[in-house]
Amino acid sequence: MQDLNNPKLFKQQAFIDGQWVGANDNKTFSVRNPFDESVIAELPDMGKAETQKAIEAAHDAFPAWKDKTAAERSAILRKWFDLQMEYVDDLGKILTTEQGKPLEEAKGEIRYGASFVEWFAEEAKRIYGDVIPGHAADKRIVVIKQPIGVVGAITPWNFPNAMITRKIAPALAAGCPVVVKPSKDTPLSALALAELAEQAGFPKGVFNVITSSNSKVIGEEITTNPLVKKVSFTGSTEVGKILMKQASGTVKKVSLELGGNAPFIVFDDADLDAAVEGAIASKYRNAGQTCVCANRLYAQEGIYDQFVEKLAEAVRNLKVGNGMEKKVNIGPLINQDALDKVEDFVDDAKQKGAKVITGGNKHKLGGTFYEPTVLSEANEKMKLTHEEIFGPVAPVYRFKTDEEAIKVANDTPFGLASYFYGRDISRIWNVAEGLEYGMVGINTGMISTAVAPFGGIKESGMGREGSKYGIEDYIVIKYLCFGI
Ligand SMILES: NC(=O)C1=CN([C@@H]2O[C@H](COP(=O)(O)OP(=O)(O)OC[C@H]3O[C@@H](n4cnc5c(N)ncnc54)[C@H](O)[C@@H]3O)[C@@H](O)[C@H]2O)C=CC1
Ligand SMILES: O=C(O)[C@H](O)CS(=O)(=O)O
Repeated sequence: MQDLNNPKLFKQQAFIDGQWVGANDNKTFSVRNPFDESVIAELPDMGKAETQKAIEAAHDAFPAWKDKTAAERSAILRKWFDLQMEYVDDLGKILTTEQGKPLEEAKGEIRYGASFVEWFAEEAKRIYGDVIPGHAADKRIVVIKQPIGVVGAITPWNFPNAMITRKIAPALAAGCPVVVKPSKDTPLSALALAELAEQAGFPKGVFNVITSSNSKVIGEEITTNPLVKKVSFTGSTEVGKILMKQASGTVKKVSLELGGNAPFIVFDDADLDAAVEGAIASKYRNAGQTCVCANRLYAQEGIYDQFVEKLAEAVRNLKVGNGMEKKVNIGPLINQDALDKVEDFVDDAKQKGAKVITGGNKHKLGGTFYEPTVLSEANEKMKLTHEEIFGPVAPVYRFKTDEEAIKVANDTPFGLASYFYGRDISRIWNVAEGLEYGMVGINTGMISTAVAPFGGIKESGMGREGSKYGIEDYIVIKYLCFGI
C-alpha cells in the first residue's frame, strides 16, 4: 500500500449526517491498488437503509442550509477550496493510490476539481432573478430562483475527485444538500473531500458520502426516493439511461455527463507539431480513460503519413509505469476488464486492416498496463470507431475534404467533445459550427475548465457543469405575480 502520509484524510468509513459510520451489518468491501491489486482499504458496504438515512439527513439539513445567506455559503465553499489546495499533495497521493494515474496528473485533477469549488463559491452570490414589466397596469412580475432540494450524485472512477466537486460545488452553492455515491473502485477521494468539508464547516447532513459495492441498489434508492429532487450522474451512457428511466417515476430533474466518441481532425493547413502535442494531451491523459479523449483521429490525405509518423514518434517517448514514480506519463488501466476491452479493440482493428505503427500489446510491466499505441489505416468497420476505447490507443483515419471530415466526425450517437486543427478562418468557423458536439477544441487538445459549460448533446447527456450555466442545474425558477 502506498504511504498515504496523512491518515486524517485516509478514511475507511462512510460519512452520513456528519458522522463517520460503518454499514448497518458491518459488511465491508475492498478497495484495491490498480498497480498490484493489493488491498488499500476496507470500506462499509452499504445498502438501501443507509442510503435512506443519508437522504433523510440531507432532507433535514436542507431548510437551514438554503436559508443561509449566499455570502455564508460562499465563505464555507471558499474555506473548502482553501483546504483542498492546502492538502493537494495528500489528496493527489490518495487519488493515485486508488485510481492509478500519475501523481502529477492526480494533483492536476485536485487543482481542477478545486477550481469548481472556487468558481461556485463566487457564483453562489450571483444567483440573480428578474423583474419583468407587468402585463397589465395593476400587475408586477418578479422571477426568483430557489435551490431545487436534495441532490443525489453518482460519479465515476476515472476522475474520483473532480467529477464530485464539478457536480456538488454548484449544488452546495445554490443551497442544496448532497448525497454522493462514488465508484466502488475509487471512493477514498470522495471521503477525503468529506473530511475537508467537515473541517470547512458544512453543517451536518449537507454533504453525505455513501460507500458500496452494490451501485444498483444505491442508485435505485437515489433515483426513486421522493425526498431526492435532483439526480446528477457522470458515467457511461448505458448507466445514464437506466438512471434517467428510474428517475422518471418521480419526475426528478437529471443532469447526465455521459460517454463520448471524440473526433480529432487534422487539416492540411494545421501546424502538425501543435496537432501532435494536442493529440498526445487529449488522447493519452489518464491512460486514455476520459470521456473527452480523442477517440478517432482524422488526418487529411495530404498530411496523413507525416502526421502519423510525428504522432508515433511522440508516443514512443511516453513513459509507462507506477503513477507514484517521477516522469511517468501512462499508468495502468483501472481493471482487467478495461485491459481486455482495449486488447479486443486492437485485435479487431488489426483484423480489419489497421497497421500498428507503435505499441499494440499489453505492456511488459504486466498487470493492467497497456502500451501507448498508434494505429494507421483505421476505417469505420472497426469496433473502436463506434465505441469509447477508454485506453491509450489512437486510430488514425484518412479523409479528403472538409465536408467529409464533418460528416464522419458527426457519424456517432455521442456528442460530447470534439477537436480540430487548422488555420483558415472560414474553415474554422464552418467546421466549428458543423460539428454536433457540446464542446469543440480548436487548435487545442485541452478544453476542460471551470469557467466554461462542460457537457454534451445527443447520447452524451444533458445539463452543464462549470461556468455561469452550471448552477442552473440545481435551481428552480418561480415567478411572483403581484396585483397592485
Ligand atoms: N461526460 C463526462 O463528464 C464523463 C463521462 N464518463 C463516462 O463514464 C464511463 C466510465 O466510467 P465508469 O465509472 O466505468 O462508468 P459507469 O457508468 O460504469 O459507472 C459510473 C458510476 O455509476 C455507478 N453505477 C453503475 N451502474 C449503476 C446502476 N445500475 N445504478 C446506479 N449506479 C450505477 C458506478 O458505481 C459509478 O459510481 C465512460 O463511458 C466515460 O465516458 C466518465 C467521466 C466523465
Ligand atoms: O472524462 C472525464 O471524466 C472528465 O470530464 C474529463 S475532464 O473534465 O477532466 O477533461
